[in-house]
Amino acid sequence: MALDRISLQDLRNHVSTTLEATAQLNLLVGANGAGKTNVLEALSLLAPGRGLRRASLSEIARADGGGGFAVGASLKGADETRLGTYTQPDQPGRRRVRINGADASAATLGEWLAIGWLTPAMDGLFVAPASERRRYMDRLALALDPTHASHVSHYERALRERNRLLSDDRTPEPQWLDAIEAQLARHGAAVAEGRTRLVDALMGEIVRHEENPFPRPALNYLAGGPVGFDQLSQSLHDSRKSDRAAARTLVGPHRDDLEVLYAAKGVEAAQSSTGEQKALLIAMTLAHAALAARGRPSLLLLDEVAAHLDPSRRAALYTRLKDSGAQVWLTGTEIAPFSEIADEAAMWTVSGGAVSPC
Ligand SMILES: Nc1ncnc2c1ncn2[C@@H]1O[C@H](COP(=O)(O)OP(=O)(O)OP(=O)(O)O)[C@@H](O)[C@H]1O
Repeated sequence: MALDRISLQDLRNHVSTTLEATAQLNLLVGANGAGKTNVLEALSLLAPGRGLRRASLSEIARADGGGGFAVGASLKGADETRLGTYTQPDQPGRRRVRINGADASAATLGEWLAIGWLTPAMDGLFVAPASERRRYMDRLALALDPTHASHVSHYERALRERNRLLSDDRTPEPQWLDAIEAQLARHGAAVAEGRTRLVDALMGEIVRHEENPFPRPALNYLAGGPVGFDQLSQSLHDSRKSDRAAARTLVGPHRDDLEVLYAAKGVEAAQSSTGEQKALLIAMTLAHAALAARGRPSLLLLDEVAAHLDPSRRAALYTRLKDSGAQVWLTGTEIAPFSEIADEAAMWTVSGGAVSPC
């Protein structure tokens, strides 16, 4: 199953763009600022969440447009399913979703498609604050299990509420704290379990592949507190006094991290060279794409990845992409790095927010 008949309306610099006759490998080629990443961002909005730039909806709407934008695509398989997401000018901050013409929630999109991506903005993932890696884990976990996103948002809501009570001048009612901590423990345990399952599954996939040309990362889920429901519940209860002194919750999955090591060298990914870090990230992205494609139709969006690889790594990347089972979208500023796959890929040139097949 793959996406086809993709349309973008008033999205960033695209007024009205259509991409048809897609293939497993799809190439978007054009100069800097042409609108290639904008197409990937549009595709990323066919999953729950904020898309690959984490932009607000009003940023995504075309600056000189009417205030709303739309993305639609057909998911082709035995039957054709039409997926779409859009905003309307009178409510530019509200994302709407339609599936086969009927209103649906954004979370429902995750049941149809799993979407992964790698963009230059992720290059600093290993040296970034832990919050970035938590978000990264959650995005990947969501592609494997669509219910993960709802546990994350319920957990975050309950955490804000508990922190508000803890920082209040008045002593919080114990019953209120009991109720909020029950929510935190329930969703927190599910978040921790989802992240643990993700890391285990990624490692299972990573070790199936050779060390070369993409080095094997060793991933460790670092829990920010007790992980099971009972243990987390107890720990939250026991830490009320110290959390009140700190005016925030000090244990729980909002303190998790993902440790990434360059396994063969035994060093932290953060200590590796820029090129090594990119290669580790690619290895993680490919492992995730293979896992995601086993569950449901899967899309992999790779922004500016091929041009930075030497020819042998590029050839290995293309082989892995072809085997991944995902529909792949690659961007680049020139055709040359794609010459090996040009025959089998669908290709478009992008210029000034307009797209034409080539
Ligand atoms: N809301 C918006 N409305 C109109 N144009 C926008 C909007 N947001 C961004 N743009 C424009 O989109 C263009 C960038 O598009 P995009 O990031 O897709 O380029 P690209 O082809 O991926 O370039 P590069 O190769 O440099 O990464 C910029 O010219 C930017 O000004």
